[in-house]
Amino acid sequence: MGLILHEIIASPPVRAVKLCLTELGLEAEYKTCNLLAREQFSDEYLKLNPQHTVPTLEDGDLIVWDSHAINAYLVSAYGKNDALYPKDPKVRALVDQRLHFDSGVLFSALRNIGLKIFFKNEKEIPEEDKLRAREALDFAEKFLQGRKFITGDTYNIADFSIYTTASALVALVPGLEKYPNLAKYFDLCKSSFKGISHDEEGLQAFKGLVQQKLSGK
Ligand SMILES: N[C@@H](CCC(=O)N[C@@H](CS)C(=O)NCC(=O)O)C(=O)O
Repeated sequence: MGLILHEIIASPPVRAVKLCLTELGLEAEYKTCNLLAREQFSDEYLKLNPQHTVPTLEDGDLIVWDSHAINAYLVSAYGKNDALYPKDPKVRALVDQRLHFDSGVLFSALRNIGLKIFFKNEKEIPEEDKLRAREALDFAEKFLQGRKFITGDTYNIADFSIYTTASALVALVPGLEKYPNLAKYFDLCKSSFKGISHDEEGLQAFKGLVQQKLSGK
């Protein structure tokens, strides 16, 4: 039985998992869970993932959600080597720190705004939410100082998470100041990731939704 990914194209964590799947040369069956139609609250989906989030991965009898956990699993189970999730404890410590930073700080800032715009139909982003987004991006900007990718000279699953979240956050929050390290990083990710063309479709879909929601159309 093959991999099944429950997803919606515009979701940054879904994009992170798809980048990883492509990098590993893995195929998956994609099942769309339309969040705007609240399909994540269907009995069927809640049985699979009571936390009602996408992405959720099924691999035989394993059901796992959270993009960071999914990507760590995919590399451990299917990677030909550990490049995308290094086993060396000191290198992994840095990758894990960045993954937790994405979960707890960067994506958290994005989700906080996303919930208001996409599900509560708010048209303005509160100043305090913008400040939280700026603080999170400031941290990412600092992590990139003197580094090509988020932990060093090569990319790994932490880059799939940080790139997808940060690119969405910058698209969501208007009027952010320029982040020179992040701008260079975005270009480098775009020219490095194997799955970037599909990823770009996801980012454009996200941008389209943001425009639609903020303009009230
Ligand atoms: N930490 C989770 C976050 C997943 C998440 O919040 N996904 C959003 C879409 S981007 C979602 O499913 N929202 C629907 C909901 O929470 O009901 C991950 O990395 O997978």
